Amino acid sequence: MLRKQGLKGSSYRFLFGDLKEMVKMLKEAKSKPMNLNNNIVSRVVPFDQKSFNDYGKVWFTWLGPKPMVHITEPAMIKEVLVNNYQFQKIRVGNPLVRLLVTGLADAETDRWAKHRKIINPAFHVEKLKHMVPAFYTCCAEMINKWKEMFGGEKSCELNIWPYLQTLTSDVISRTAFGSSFEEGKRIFELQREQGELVLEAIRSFYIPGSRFIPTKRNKRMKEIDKEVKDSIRSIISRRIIATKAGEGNNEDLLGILLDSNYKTIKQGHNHSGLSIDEVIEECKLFYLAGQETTSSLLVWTMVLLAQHTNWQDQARDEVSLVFRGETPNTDGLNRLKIVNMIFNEVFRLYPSVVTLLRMIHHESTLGGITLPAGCLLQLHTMLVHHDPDIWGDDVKEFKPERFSEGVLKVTKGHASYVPFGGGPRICIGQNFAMLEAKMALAMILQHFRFDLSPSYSHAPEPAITLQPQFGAHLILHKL
Ligand code: HEM
Repeated sequence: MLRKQGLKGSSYRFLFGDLKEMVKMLKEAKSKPMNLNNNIVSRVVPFDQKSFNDYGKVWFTWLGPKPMVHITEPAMIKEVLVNNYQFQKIRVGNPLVRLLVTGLADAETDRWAKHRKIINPAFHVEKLKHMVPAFYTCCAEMINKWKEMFGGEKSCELNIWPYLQTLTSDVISRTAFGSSFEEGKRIFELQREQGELVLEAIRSFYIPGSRFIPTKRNKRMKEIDKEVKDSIRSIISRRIIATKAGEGNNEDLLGILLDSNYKTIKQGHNHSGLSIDEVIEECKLFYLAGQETTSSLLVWTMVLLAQHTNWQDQARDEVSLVFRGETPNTDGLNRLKIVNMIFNEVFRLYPSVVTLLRMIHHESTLGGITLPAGCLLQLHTMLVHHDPDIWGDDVKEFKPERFSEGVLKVTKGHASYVPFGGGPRICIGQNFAMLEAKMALAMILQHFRFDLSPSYSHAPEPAITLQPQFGAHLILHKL
């Protein structure tokens, strides 16, 4: 039984047991168009400003037998994120989804701590420097493709979304597997196909045990899983042999991970390192966690800069000043202040990950409310980032100047801005992603000016990440 303990104000609404109210709420959430930046979208998305106003800062729904607490209160969000052993990630039960999500993101307590410790060195700022040339190569390839589309004209209309997805996918393949880039690319193409098949399977009518029926889809999913694992295993074996012969390149994610694992095992604790199967799972996770998230950031940045060309000009001026037409380098990228403010504001309006999910295994208190074991928690990043009580009446406007003195100055340490999550499970790849995104934007600004095309239709859709449902059609002008 849930108890309400000492909560003030009307912002806490309990919908427990009130089926009528709950059905009404779900129906409304499904039928209201989303209104962000005053652009009405044509397809329904439940993460809208209206539902925030309607339902207060904390509310409850039932999904099947388990209650779900929806949270948009920064203090409670912080409590959940900081206490990661108490409020745990929801372990993926569905064996189909487990084909995709495993590794660090799906580990808990001691297993998570061990994996995180071994993987951490791969994302150290010092190591990231070595990955910047790979970022550059992939961005240059994309920009050359864009230039080819002009066919002698000065301007060209383009849906940039698929190009940005290919960019971030190539970046992960190169940085994860270095010299085995082409094999890495094939692995990630297979992972993408697997993702589509898993989504398709989840969306179709579920019959228990049906994954064992040898349908065309099930067979393909098995084949992909085997091919991906075999390929990564073969890259790892070759890498281990090369390292023993003193020839290995240990500057890519896989190399650093193997090195860190080897050192941990050498320190001698039983079961202290990762098995080869676990290393394989982490490699698969890099792709899943780092690809769509970064392309989502880049696509919303380009859309917003196409709408707010004064900020596009300011960002381009800064890039010109720092790099003077030369290839962007790590030091310069770290000095881009306006670009950083722009990314922060893009994340506020369109966070790549719109909600974070957690669950509790034992009765727990949160913000003075006692919650039963098995309770699910949904932390609504998108709604917190759009709360006028936190951000002011201009909350829907694109105003990068909010971040002119950094994130901490705006949030004052509250969990009111959490694009990368927070607490011990904060995104391990955030520095990697920001460096990659800065390289991409700096190079795009060096080569093009861009506006929104009249055929652009604004429809942010929360799939796994926040994606432009109808793509992102821009008009590019050569500089
Ligand atoms: C713009 C880009 C990115 C965004 C917005 C983002 C966002 C996030 C968020 C919100 C979480 C926390 C999820 C939760 O608490 O439930 C997370 C975790 C994680 N991210 Fe990222 N991410 C990005 C890029 C990357 C990249 C490039 C990588 C790796 C190559 C990566 C790897 C991971 C991993 C492994 C975790 C799990 C960490 C753990 O549980 O300890 N992410 N990310």
